[in-house]
Amino acid sequence: MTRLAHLGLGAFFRAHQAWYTERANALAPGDPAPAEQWRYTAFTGRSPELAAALTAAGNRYTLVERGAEGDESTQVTSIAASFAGDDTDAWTAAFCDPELAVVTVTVTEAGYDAATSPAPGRLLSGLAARRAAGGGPLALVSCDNLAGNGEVLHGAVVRLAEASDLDLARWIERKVTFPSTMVDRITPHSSDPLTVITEPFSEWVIAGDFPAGRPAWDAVGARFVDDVAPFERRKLWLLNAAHSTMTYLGLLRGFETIDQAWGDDEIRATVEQLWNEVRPVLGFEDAETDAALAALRPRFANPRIAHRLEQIARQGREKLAQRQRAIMAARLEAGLPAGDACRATIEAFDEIVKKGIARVD
Ligand SMILES: NC(=O)c1ccc[n+]([C@@H]2O[C@H](COP(=O)([O-])OP(=O)(O)OC[C@H]3O[C@@H](n4cnc5c(N)ncnc54)[C@H](O)[C@@H]3O)[C@@H](O)[C@H]2O)c1
Ligand SMILES: O=P(O)(O)OC[C@@H](O)[C@@H](O)[C@H](O)[C@H](O)CO
Repeated sequence: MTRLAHLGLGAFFRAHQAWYTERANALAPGDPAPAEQWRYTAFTGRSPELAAALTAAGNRYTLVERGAEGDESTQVTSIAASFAGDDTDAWTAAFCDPELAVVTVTVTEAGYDAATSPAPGRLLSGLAARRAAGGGPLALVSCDNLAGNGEVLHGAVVRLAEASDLDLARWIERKVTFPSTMVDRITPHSSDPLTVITEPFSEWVIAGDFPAGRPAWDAVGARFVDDVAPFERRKLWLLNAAHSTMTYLGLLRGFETIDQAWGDDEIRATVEQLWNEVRPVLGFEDAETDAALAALRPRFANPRIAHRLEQIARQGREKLAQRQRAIMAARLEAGLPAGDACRATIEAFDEIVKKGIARVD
């Protein structure tokens, strides 16, 4: 089997974690692949289609890095096997494999609520099987856009274990780590299962232990830090909050993509105002914030990436809680007014819901 597993096989996992792993493997090339290479067993959240299409193609796919000027394509081979999320036998086998060292997770913001999402229960069943098989330690790594995503994942899994099997909960506390991560790479949904379009920019910041080892992600650009919280806040409040502002204001004006919304003078001014509202509560020096914003503007302007507002609009309530509402709370706590751009975004969201302009669930 493989030393890596992933839950939530989708576009982003293939543009990010699988791509970092591909490049880490390339540091130790060879044919046949040397044993030190790391490969994934990947599971979709639910549906079988993507797993079936990838399996039929030998689990190889093309990653297209789409810059404003042109494309660069890579064949990614770091996925060894793909399965539908409800393939219990394959899931149990992956977790019982003594070689398994890391499980990465991208199940969206809503995927951590055990009342509505199968993900926490599925992870718990995998861990239960691993324990029963006498398996060793493991890192469970959330790569979703959530503040404190490692703690959120830890809480979701351990609470569920405590409700059913206290011994299992204790085993998890001893054996399983939950690193936190900040992940960044704008990756629109793709209709072609064997081609993923993404932007050239990519960032991965990780804090936490990997008790059974990990790929050399740090050798290919991932940063390992003691505390990921400031990086998460910077990304969620500058990039993702701006995405929400452009999405809800843009949908009301009939735009379809981020670059169209960014091209609108009024929307761009609201985003710049949002960033002014974020700045005093971000905890970064002005020069660092300026550098982050200078990198962001051309990413939003990229006319070739076609990042659809409809995609970003989904799960809007959960996203606004992490973005505009969190910024407003931080401002109020700092004795500042809540912020007009944050408020305008929430009002636009409410209007979209009222008029049924886009799906936000
Ligand atoms: N796309 C990006 O630009 C990007 C960038 C950074 C982080 N992310 C994070 O990655 C997540 C996935 O993005 P994507 O572009 O791969 O989306 P995607 O729709 O291509 O894939 C999402 C995967 O999550 C599964 N899933 C969805 N809801 C679930 C639930 N409630 N429980 C369990 N599984 C569920 C789906 O079945 C699918 O396998 C985002 O929600 C975000 O948190 C995405
Ligand atoms: O992926 P989501 O659904 O959490 O949010 C939509 C976008 O804001 C997001 O995908 C960004 O493109 C991404 O976070 C950039 O790294």
